[in-house]
Amino acid sequence: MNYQKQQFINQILKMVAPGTPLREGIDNVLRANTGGLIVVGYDDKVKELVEGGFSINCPFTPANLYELAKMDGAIILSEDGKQILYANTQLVPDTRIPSDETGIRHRTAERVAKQTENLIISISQRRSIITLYKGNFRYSLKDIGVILTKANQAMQTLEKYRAALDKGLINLGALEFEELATFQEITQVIHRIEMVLRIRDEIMNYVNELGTEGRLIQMQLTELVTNVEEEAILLIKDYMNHDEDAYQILNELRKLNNEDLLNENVIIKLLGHTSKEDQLEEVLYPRGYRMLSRIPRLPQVIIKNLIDKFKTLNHIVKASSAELDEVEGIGAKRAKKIKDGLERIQEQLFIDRVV
Ligand SMILES: Nc1ncnc2c1ncn2[C@@H]1O[C@H](COP(=O)(O)OP(=O)(O)OP(=O)(O)O)[C@@H](O)[C@H]1O
Repeated sequence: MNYQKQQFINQILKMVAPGTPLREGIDNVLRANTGGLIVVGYDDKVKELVEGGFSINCPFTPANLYELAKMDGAIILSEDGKQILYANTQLVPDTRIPSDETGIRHRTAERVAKQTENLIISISQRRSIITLYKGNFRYSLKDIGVILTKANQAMQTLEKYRAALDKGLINLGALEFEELATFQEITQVIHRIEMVLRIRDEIMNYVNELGTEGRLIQMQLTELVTNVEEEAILLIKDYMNHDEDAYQILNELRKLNNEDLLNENVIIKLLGHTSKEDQLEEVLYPRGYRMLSRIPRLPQVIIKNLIDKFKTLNHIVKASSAELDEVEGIGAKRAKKIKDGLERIQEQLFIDRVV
């Protein structure tokens, strides 16, 4: 699923997530077993399809929705869902619009959604199901227990991938200091980063659908994935072979299908290198963005000046304090801080490395 579609779904799910007044109202209607048809937003396109009903114009409250759902017909809410505008209305969408739904309520909901692009919520009387429609999008809300189980399973997968990514990052870092990092390790780490991001997005969908029930999962998620995107950008900046924006490359990576993501050659090309035979064995020298960013309080502009002058991390590591001192913004004190910092990072990587 692409990023835009994901955003679109997230927005809809957030609006009806547990903990929101709208969801509370919907759940009340579901329990009361009256069924319901709710249109969110009242613009010209909707106006054309509405017949009869009462103008209500009262603030949205779960109790008001519940009372009004006892009447037949559709309820119309303001775009932000904060006002109930009409109740007991008849919707007359174009019957030529195809619909796979069987019941009249659901068929109407689907057609109105396709015709107006508004969010339509259908609460089934017989089946206890809440279905959301918007344009061609259709989604039945799942039971919270089911989503929680799925979210927890996805979280376990994420933990495994995160652990594998951390291992890969440590290994790559150690190899960078040894001047032995090859395309093999680099593409593997990039692949793992993207996998972590994909599982994160999937869990975000669950979190949005869970609303207040998903707070714990959201906290775990934040803890597991902080800095992954920043790490990805630094890694790309370390190894890309053209002047493109690193964010743009990460964007392209995010769009790859699963098959391409597993293909090292595709990732090598994304980084701007030409892929050739035995490429994976080829050693690459990182510029040093990733390692230098780990030195506390070293400003980005200094990192850039260092890389502009020395080109690669190994040159920076080997430079004497006097040579570092020549770079704009670096004095004797900062030169020492850089040397000590890199030394400490290297030591730690060698300790942490799992051979
Ligand atoms: N065009 C419409 N405009 C407004 N409300 C409608 C429209 N069509 C159906 N409804 C509402 O749906 C109710 C009954 O629909 P019906 O039982 O045929 O639908 P359904 O899709 O099978 O839903 P359910 O699963 O709730 O039974 C009506 O009483 C009415 O309140």
